[in-house]
Amino acid sequence: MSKVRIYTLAKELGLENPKMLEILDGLGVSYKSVSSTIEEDTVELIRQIVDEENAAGGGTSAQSSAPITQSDEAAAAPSAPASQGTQSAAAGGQTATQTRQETAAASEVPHRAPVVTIMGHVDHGKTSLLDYIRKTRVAAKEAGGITQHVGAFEAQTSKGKIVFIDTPGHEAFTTIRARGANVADIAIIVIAADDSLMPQTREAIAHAQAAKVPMIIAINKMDLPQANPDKVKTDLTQLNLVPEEYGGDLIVVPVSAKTGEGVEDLLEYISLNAELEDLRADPKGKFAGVIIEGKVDKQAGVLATVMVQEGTLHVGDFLVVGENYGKIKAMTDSAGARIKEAGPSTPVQILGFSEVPTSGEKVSSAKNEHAAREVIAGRASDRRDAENAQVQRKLTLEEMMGPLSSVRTVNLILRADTQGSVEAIQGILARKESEDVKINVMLAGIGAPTEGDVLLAGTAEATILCFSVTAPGSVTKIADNKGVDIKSFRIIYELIDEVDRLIKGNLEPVFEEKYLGRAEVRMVIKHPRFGNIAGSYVTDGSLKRNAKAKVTRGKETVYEGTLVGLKRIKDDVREVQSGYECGINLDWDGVEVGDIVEASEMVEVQQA
Ligand SMILES: Nc1nc2c(ncn2[C@@H]2O[C@H](COP(=O)(O)OP(=O)(O)OP(=O)(O)O)[C@@H](O)[C@H]2O)c(=O)[nH]1
Repeated sequence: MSKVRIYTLAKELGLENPKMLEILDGLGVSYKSVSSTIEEDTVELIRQIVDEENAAGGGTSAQSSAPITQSDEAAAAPSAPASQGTQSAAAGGQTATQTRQETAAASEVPHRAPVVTIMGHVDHGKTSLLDYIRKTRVAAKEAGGITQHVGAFEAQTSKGKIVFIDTPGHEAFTTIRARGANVADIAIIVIAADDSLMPQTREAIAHAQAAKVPMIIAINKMDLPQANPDKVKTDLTQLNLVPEEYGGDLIVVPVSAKTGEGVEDLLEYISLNAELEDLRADPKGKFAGVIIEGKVDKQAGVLATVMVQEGTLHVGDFLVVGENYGKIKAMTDSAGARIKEAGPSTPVQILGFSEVPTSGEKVSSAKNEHAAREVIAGRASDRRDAENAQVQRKLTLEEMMGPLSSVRTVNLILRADTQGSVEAIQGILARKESEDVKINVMLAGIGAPTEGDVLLAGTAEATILCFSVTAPGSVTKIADNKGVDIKSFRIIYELIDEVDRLIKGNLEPVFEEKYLGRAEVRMVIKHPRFGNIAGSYVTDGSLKRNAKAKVTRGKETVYEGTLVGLKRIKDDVREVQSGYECGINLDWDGVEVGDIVEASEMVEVQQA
């Protein structure tokens, strides 16, 4: 018996998807999304119902009723599932129909177009796919004609508008997220059919998961003879991502950016997903947007691409970004046409800022210049307060340990030299989980950590643990700037010890100075290679090589450093006990007879 997808049947019967879901709810049929399949006997039953209603003039079919308008559509649209998107449309205990009706009553806010980002491994075809969609779906406006790169574009499809973020790769995605903004509603993960899952594919998936953005997999390069989509699907299941045809939630669409095969299906799936997400924004509401891109154009000056998320922008509006503001002098849409206003889910290029804004910065509007200045003054003062508070404030126990009662999650990014090491470490980590602590390995990859890892770690408050690999200097620098910890180990159990520390409470190890012993300098020996050696007598405790050393002369401390060498007679030794003579090398020539050398070491304080 063959199964049929819900949306295919809806299309065939001329029904809108929400109407079809209503019928299914009425029949008590469970489904995950409009792309779920239903049994043939259910299909027959639905056909009969629709025929009967049509015969009775009931108008179930869209063919026999007036075309559905935007607000009707809003009224009948499915409820928003928890941000995972492709999950069940029925919410806790209620039927989807009930939820939809309530949503409709509560919300007059119109739908908005989905914003989509494309991520994937290098050379898997992100740019080609975007180019194909742009070429076939973007109607070049009269003015300008040639579309220019503004960081996003709007594609027209039979199901309405879809906005694509035009900077492929997860850098763009994470830079935006790193500033606390989430601009994408759906992530397309492109995987080449001849190459399957590669390191950056896993990274891209981890980024989408961390952002809780629903994913659609596009298996690209299907035109190639060596294309092996089944391998891609099987490999995905190893990441716990189960394609729909294997009984899971994951939508997988085979495409070719070269021939265009499957691209229509991909666009359709995006629209279906958007419909399930029930994306809405009020064009009459308060304006909110995000910077997609900022640059300086030699002729025009500072240009910023802003994604309108709520409300409407007008030429002449005052905008505030961070601690800067600007007045919109001119606005163009992504096809290069001059526009006077722009509503939700519209990427617009704006002329009017004096400083180049950074991707991911949030944009708000102000009534006039005075109000804009006030907002900025308020922000500057908040920032200064926060900076001061950071210096003065002591962390509370809860801030250090996380909420005391609930389950704590330790987010980790794991990098190792070989797949074997990655698996070995993951195996050990899995056994460390307990009822109170969940270990979330967001990304486990082979090779040195990348800038992308740091951005992901920054937004997810993860620690990057490296085994037998080290971060390049450029990556360490970014990590320092962002306050992300990268820790490298050559011994697995040291790495595991670190995880134990993180489990205990994400606390930095605390060291305290422990007194070891002291010695009196009785003679100073000039050594041809090591400089002055302090011939001494240990009067208390012991001295250890590499210990911290403090030299006092009377009440005054004359030197602080390290006890770099320790000799008994002529032999180098690690430690000399009280009651013995020894030679101390402090790598300092100022030592004098009568000085007291005090040794101490830093020991880690065990924290409860
Ligand atoms: N045969 C075939 N080749 C493709 C397809 N899509 C992309 N390619 C080729 O694959 C190569 C890489 O494509 P890009 O679109 O540059 O890949 P990308 O993922 O954007 O790569 P980066 O920007 O370097 O990360 C190019 O030579 C494309 O022509 C496809 O569907 N079929």
